[in-house]
Amino acid sequence: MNKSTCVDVQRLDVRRGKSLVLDQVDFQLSPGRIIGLLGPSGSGKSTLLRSIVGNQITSDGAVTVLGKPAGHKSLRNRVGYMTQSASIYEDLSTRQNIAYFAKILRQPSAEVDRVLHTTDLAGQAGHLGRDLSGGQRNRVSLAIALLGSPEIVILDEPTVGLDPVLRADLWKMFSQLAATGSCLVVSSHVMDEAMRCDEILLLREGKLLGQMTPAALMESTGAENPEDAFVSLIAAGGTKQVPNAACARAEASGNVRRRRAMNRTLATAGRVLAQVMHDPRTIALMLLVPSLLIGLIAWIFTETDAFSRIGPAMIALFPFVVMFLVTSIATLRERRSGTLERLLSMPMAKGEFIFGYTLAFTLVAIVQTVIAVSFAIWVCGLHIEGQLWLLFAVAALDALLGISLGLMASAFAHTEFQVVQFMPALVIPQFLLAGIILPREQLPGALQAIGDWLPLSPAIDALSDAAAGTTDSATAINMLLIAAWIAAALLIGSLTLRRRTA
Ligand SMILES: Nc1ncnc2c1ncn2[C@@H]1O[C@H](COP(=O)(O)OP(=O)(O)OP(=O)(O)O)[C@@H](O)[C@H]1O
Repeated sequence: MNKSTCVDVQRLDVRRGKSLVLDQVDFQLSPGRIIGLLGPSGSGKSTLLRSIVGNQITSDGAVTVLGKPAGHKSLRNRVGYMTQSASIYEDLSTRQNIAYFAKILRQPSAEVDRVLHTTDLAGQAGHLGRDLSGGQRNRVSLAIALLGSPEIVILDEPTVGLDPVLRADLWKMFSQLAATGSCLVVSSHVMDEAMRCDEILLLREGKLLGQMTPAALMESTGAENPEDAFVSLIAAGGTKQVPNAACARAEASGNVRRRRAMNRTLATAGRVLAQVMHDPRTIALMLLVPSLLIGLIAWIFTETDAFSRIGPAMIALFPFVVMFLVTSIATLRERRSGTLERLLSMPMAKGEFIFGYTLAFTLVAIVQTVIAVSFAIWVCGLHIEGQLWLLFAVAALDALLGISLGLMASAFAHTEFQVVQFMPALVIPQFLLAGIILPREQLPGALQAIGDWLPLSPAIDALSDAAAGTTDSATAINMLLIAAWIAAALLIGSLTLRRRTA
């Protein structure tokens, strides 16, 4: 790769499903320039941009960015990426969205103010994502991509839905960024925008038709306006010309890396909690529903002493189910909204993401556990012989089990609807076989064996022991089993996060 090349794409093939979406695409880009990526809808522009960011599984060829393979760890804070759909959190304000990504990129709060101003969003800083217009959401997404003035800025249709004045302002800002040495690759459908670029890449049906300056495009087609030039070049099948200019930055190590990882994990936990705080219904679901259900069960069994037997199992079941549902839907939403793709193109490890989520929901689960257990004991009259602190500890561990299984389950669902479908498949067998309606020893042999290996079984056993004051080495083993299920689920959840998609 030439020293003055910052993006080098060599004979790139990308297959998506059965189609060859990029076919032997070959070009080099220089720093300090704005590159317009043009082509009809479906020609492969987004796929090419994702290949440069390193989020796209490629079939053949090579993409080298700033001297490293695309997607390399060291590139994650050197490449800014704005996806085609606005990848922002709907339940966070504009400022909270930008500030969260700024923390991941270790940018100061002054940088948050700078990009808010640049994208003309200062007036909407306090508005929630879901209350913004389409164009404003795109601008929040653009503001995030501009954080830290990255050396390579990949923008997938950044000016869609913007008025002409703001569009002109943004192009001025793109030029200023390019003047500092950044290389901007901007896909667009708007031809007069293409004329503001230093170079144009023209794609059609996955093939690169040409790389040229806007002036060369006009000259080679003899067209009177850019729109006609584009149509005429597409019709002619293209020609290839080339133009060109240098880049660098350093890495960190040891304790510094660990501290940064901790900061990103805490920033993620803080962000998830901020999202929860904007959603009173979710707070009510998580904190109150388990207690209400425990109260209902106690009421049903008022005339018998059955509640004293199944009460601990209910403390295991309801918080587990609620935490499973909320966590799986929250993480699935993250996967589907594009924010996960954006985060994983930044210096964010998969484990940091998973632990950030786990930490936030664990804090919620602890509050939920305290409410549910207190309600069961002091309102519903659940009689406790054992130590209270142990009961709280096992109940919290059980809620954490629901969280970790929810994180894992979200990897195997494509929609919220599918997550909800997991519920009966996952919860009803546990309700039937984990010793809630009948002690497991009284189940037929094969069912007992299955019941013994369900994740909820050790939680129910340990909670029953803690409530009855009959804790022994079996209780400790059950707590270890819960911890093992949690670790396995978090590991699987983390392994299923993919930086690259097909
Ligand atoms: N997951 C997928 N499986 C199979 N084919 C896909 C998948 N995603 C996209 N494609 C196909 O890949 C081709 C290129 O898509 P891409 O999104 O890169 O085009 P584009 O030029 O960005 O389009 P637009 O301008 O409409 O956004 C399209 O023909 C599309 O149908």
